[in-house]
Amino acid sequence: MNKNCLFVGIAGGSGSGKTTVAQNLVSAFSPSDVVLISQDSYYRDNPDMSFDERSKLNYDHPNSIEFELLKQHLLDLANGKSIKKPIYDFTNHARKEEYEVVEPAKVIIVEGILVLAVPEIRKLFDTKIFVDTDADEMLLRRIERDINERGRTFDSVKKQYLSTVKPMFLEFCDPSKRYADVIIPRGGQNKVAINMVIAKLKRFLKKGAI
Ligand SMILES: Nc1ncnc2c1ncn2[C@@H]1O[C@H](COP(=O)(O)OP(=O)(O)O)[C@@H](O)[C@H]1O
Ligand SMILES: O=c1ccn([C@@H]2O[C@H](COP(=O)(O)O)[C@@H](O)[C@H]2O)c(=O)[nH]1
Repeated sequence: MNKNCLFVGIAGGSGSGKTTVAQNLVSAFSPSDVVLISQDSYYRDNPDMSFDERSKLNYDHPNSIEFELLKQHLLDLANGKSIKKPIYDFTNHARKEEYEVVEPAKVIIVEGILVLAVPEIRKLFDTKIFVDTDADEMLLRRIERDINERGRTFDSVKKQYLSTVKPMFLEFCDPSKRYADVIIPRGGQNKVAINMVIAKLKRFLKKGAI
């Protein structure tokens, strides 16, 4: 693999602030230098199921993600090739027909609940970050976001949290914290930690060394 690019993995529970941290990093750079890939784009599609059946699936287990395709896309980007990234619709639990073309860049940030839990993906990263936010705050953020942005009811969020989100977090996501190089407490508002990572990425872009 061409190692002229730097892979940064950002894991953490749902609602921990991974996307916010990743967006803060991206916004400090020119779009041609840094790209952001979300594990969420790679949820498996289940077109043969009804909406009701899809709503009941476990979306927090590693099997729910097409990690083979994510890995292939990361390798393609590292080899200077553009990718056709899937677009996922959380309100329908389904992949959209359209895709987004993503061009290669020197820094590739990958965020998702399981990116440090899956060895095949974890081993690609040069820098591994875990966003560590208290469970009650993650849950409050998730309730608000899922109702406002993902078409859920309070009851559906509560049911899903107790049946899959919490147990899978404890089994897969939280233990992956041990692989992190950097742990960012609280998430998106932690400017000190975010600025330290930005400084590291700027050094890489300037000198080409990690
Ligand atoms: N520090 C924070 N304080 C309050 N709300 C936050 C904070 N960080 C993120 N959020 C909100 O919480 C929700 C989840 O944040 P997000 O960054 O998408 O988390 P994740 O990607 O880990 O699920 C979003 O609606 C976001 O605006
Ligand atoms: O169809 C789906 C797919 C995923 N989810 C939930 O999304 C979160 C992961 O997204 P974050 O942005 O990291 O919060 C995961 O916990 C799944 O439970 C879903 O509800 N429906």
